[in-house]
Amino acid sequence: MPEPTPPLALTMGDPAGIGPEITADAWRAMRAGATAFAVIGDAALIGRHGVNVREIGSIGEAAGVFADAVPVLPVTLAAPVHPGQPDSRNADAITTSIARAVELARHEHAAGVVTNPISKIVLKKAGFAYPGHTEYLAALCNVPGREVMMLACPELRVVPVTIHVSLRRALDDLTTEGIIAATRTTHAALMRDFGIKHPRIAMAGLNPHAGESGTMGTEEQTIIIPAIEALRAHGMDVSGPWPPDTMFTPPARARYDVAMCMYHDQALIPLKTIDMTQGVNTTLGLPIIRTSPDHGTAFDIAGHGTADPSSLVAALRMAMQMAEHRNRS
Ligand SMILES: NC(=O)C1=CN([C@@H]2O[C@H](COP(=O)(O)OP(=O)(O)OC[C@H]3O[C@@H](n4cnc5c(N)ncnc54)[C@H](O)[C@@H]3O)[C@@H](O)[C@H]2O)C=CC1
Ligand SMILES: NCC(=O)COP(=O)(O)O
Repeated sequence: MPEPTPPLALTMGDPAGIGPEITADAWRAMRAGATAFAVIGDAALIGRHGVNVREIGSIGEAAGVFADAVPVLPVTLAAPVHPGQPDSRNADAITTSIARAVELARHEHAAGVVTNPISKIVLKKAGFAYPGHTEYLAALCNVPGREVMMLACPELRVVPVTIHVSLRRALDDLTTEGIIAATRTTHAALMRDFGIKHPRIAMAGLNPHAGESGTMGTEEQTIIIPAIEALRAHGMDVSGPWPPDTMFTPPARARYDVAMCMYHDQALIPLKTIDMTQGVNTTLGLPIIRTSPDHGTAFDIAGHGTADPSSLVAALRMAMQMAEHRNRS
């Protein structure tokens, strides 16, 4: 008999953002289904949103509780929470929640980690040394530098080769080796975690018209095409470099499984424009599964009761599907 899949570990995110309310709504949407999760955070905060909550002593209790209440592994907050008004005194609780979730997944007590949104600037003010979850998770898993960010919705998958850096620095950071490494990690994950047997990879150009044969920039010839050739030599189905302005049209999207993009917004603008509600952010290259909604803390609407939980629900479902693919592979 195969072991039952353990629950997911859901981090608290910034308690002053929309995390608590979308967590409550996600539980309402999922409580009758097969995917259980345990929140690592403050039970009373989630209880404010009209759901039953129950503190548990270990994640092993979560599945038995899930139909009746949101199971919560408690983390103590240092300061009272006012929706929309983040407080860096709670930074330690926020990062502790992430670290505990990773530990649970690394020991296979959790099927994966799903993160609620954090505010990078709130954590940075408290001394947090990482640009975001992606880099922090890689450090917690002892694989710094191997992390790859992929965002996915039913219509599109995108990977930014350079992540949380300024556009100016992204140009300096872009290398043939970096493109090759991110693409290899993505290729492996599409096969292992998404069940795609022969991933079709589309490589974006960097410059207008993908450089127009070197007349509008030379990075395609000096950096991107050598990466494509090396990846093809490893047997991968890689096309491009494609002009970035036309590679996200519906007919173009139908020709690939993932678009490798050269910088953050080249990837995230099309994804979020096409589908902000079903979009999921996932970190590839880790020994554990991690997903997240594609949106941020939305402090402007926190506590208003208008936040859409769809992206968090999609992130929870995707994490469980990835775990099931991984178990079968
Ligand atoms: N995975 C993560 O932890 C992420 C964190 N962030 C952080 O979030 C903070 C705010 O970032 P922004 O650029 O303002 O992006 P944001 O996604 O928080 O908000 C952008 C706009 O979308 C709306 N929105 C976002 N999610 C929504 C939802 N579920 N339902 C309804 N409306 C929603 C917001 O009200 C806002 O008007 C930043 O500090 C950033 O670092 C941003 C993206 C991802
Ligand atoms: N723009 C995506 C984003 O900020 C998510 O970052 P992370 O916290 O998942 O690393």
